[in-house]
Amino acid sequence: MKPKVYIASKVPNEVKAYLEEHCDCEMWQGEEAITGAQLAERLTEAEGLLVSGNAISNRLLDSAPKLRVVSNVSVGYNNNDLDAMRSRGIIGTHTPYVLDDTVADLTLALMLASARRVTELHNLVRSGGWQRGMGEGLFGVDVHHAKLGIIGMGRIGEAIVKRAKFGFDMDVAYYNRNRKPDAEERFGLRYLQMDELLAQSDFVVLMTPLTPETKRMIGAEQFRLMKPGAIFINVSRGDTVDEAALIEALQNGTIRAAGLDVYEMEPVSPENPLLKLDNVVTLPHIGSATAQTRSNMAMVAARNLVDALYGREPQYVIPELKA
Ligand SMILES: NC(=O)c1ccc[n+]([C@@H]2O[C@H](COP(=O)([O-])OP(=O)(O)OC[C@H]3O[C@@H](n4cnc5c(N)ncnc54)[C@H](O)[C@@H]3O)[C@@H](O)[C@H]2O)c1
Ligand SMILES: O=C(O)[C@H](O)CO
Repeated sequence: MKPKVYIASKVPNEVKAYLEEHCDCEMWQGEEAITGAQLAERLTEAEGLLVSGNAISNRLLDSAPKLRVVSNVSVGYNNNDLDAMRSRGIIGTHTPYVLDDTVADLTLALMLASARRVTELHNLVRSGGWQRGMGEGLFGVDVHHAKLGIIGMGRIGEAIVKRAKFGFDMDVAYYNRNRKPDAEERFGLRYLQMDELLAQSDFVVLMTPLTPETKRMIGAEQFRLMKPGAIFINVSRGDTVDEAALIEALQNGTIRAAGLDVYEMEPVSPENPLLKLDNVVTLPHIGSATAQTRSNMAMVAARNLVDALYGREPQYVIPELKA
């Protein structure tokens, strides 16, 4: 008998076909993303779950007595209750590497858009505001040859470095909880303590996972340490930043601008002051969202799921859950 699996997000046809070959599948058909309550109702018989973004909480697992594997279609797994999974012997997997270049591309897009005021100027042209030549008031700042500081030098951090160093001749420094001598040598990177990195960088990019240690690691004190002309980019998770402090720093000119893909509350509320500031570029958590990369991620997640259900070691077990 094939193991029963619930597929909680839409997957491409070839991924569905692969899963159906190996598993007895049920799939979420709704247009909107599945809610936690809807997911809980569908897990009573499931041995495997393929999921994108939903919280895997102790409460959800209580309604899934037969669950053996949770396969996340994402690299981040901060929304998985790892203790609850561990205590039930549930295998958890994720999708590293396959999205690195796509997320790095988007990070550069946010850097360029914030520095060259792309969305602000786009809106100005669209609303008929381009009357004569453009005055200095609309000039941006250079990305090329600027100083970039990356907090969290992991897989995606390195992909950002390649673009910044070799495409834009940027001077790149990083802060990480442990030094990366290999990356320092390959890319000519400078390692700085966080306060020093904040004080020296024209662009600060946050690229750590969300953990108890990184929660709100950037707040009022860190924004004060940044240069007044600094541009802050967050593609990690919204909760790594104190959003109220970010809003204040942007409103009172403590920093120049921000480019954001992630927020404390997602979807972000239309009332959030960040959406009303000209010096903020906002995206809806789409770092990895190209058709090709999302399809590749779904296939990696499907293989992780099938391997785990059939007793083989999946390629990408969540590190904290490894035996
Ligand atoms: N916006 C998006 O769509 C999107 C897409 C992909 C990943 N992400 C986020 O980016 C994160 C990073 O992804 P990755 O694949 O590069 O992960 P990774 O594990 O390869 O790299 C993370 C790095 O952060 C460092 N780090 C961890 N805790 C730290 C701390 N307290 N202080 C300093 N450094 C610390 C780690 O040592 C590691 O080098 C993911 O966990 C996810 O939250 C967001
Ligand atoms: O962690 C990830 O892979 C992205 O944020 C998509 O959820």
